[in-house]
Amino acid sequence: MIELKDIHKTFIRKGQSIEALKGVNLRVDKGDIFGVIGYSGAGKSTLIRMVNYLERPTKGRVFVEGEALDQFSPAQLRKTKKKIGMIFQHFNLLESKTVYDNIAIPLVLLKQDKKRIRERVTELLQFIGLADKADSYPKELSGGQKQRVGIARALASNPSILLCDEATSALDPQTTRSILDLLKKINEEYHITILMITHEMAVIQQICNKVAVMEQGEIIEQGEVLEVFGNPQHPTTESFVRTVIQTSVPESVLQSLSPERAGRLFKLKFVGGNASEPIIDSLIRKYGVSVNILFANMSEIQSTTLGTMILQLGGEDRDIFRAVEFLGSRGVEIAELQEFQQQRKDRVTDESHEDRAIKEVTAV
Ligand SMILES: Nc1ncnc2c1ncn2[C@@H]1O[C@H](COP(=O)(O)OP(=O)(O)OP(=O)(O)O)[C@@H](O)[C@H]1O
Repeated sequence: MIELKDIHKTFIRKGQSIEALKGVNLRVDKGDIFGVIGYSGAGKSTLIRMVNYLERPTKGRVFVEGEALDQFSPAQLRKTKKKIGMIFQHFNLLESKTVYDNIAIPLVLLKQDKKRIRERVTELLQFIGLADKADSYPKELSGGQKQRVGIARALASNPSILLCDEATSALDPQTTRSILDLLKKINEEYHITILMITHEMAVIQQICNKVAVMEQGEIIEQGEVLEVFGNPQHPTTESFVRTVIQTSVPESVLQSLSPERAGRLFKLKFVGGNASEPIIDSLIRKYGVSVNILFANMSEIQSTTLGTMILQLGGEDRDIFRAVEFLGSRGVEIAELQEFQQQRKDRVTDESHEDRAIKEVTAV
């Protein structure tokens, strides 16, 4: 439905060229809520503006509903752009016009008759829950209400695609949540495909089914949200995931463990159904290992539970091995925490260096 093929974009500013996009490939399917995340300057805004040709690629092709935008005449391009609505971080409402008139703008530009405009705007005002604000001016509205008006304006001409450029970045967390709920409703009830850019992983977590991570003009990782959150490959993706799901042992817990008595540490990852099974109970009763839960976290992504747990298992190696096998057989991803083992070794090595130094000093 939206396809970007090998998109490059170079800006020239004061004789200097800036490569904002360096060969981006992206495919958004019909019905997706696709999130693009990246730090400031990664190229997200440039990328989203390619889809409605607010920016044109220096190289590469943009396809919307299977058709390449570069083949269109200006009239055909205008027609395709009508299928694409857009909302913005700072809402971009006309301050001198009422809420009603702001929402009506696209319909007036399409030269629709007044009766049709009234019906559509009334319907949209109800959909966004602002029927009583038709005659208000933007300055009389809260940020969340302004974004609702921006959304209604973007939907006025019945688009099949909605582009969201940091649509919740200027809003508080509670308002963000209500706007994201509204976007989800739009996706489900109007079957509108959504492409959104953000720098907040919580936004992706709340409503997206797919995600792409951008860095320095490139997409460094993309896939289903559950897959990317559960198994991030790139360090930048990992750092974004960590902003919403903590998966590492907190330093204070590590500090409190004595290297000699630490037992073996394992990181467990549960997805979906197995998150609610009494697995720990089985470990203790069936395999006779001691279990110390050092850390546990559960998150909900795409209505699926993603759980992470860090366990310290004690007992005979043979029993621990059987317990680990049992966890694997229940669909739990399990890995021994090598970095911790290394940390233990380093600490032990440091101590033996110290011991040796003490011996050497006392021998003098
Ligand atoms: N019109 C322009 N002229 C020159 N350089 C530009 C233009 N638009 C973007 N850039 C440059 O392209 C790079 C990518 O910018 P872009 O705005 O796409 O990133 P971003 O990920 O959206 O960042 P932010 O979240 O800060 O908006 C930056 O180096 C930026 O300075």
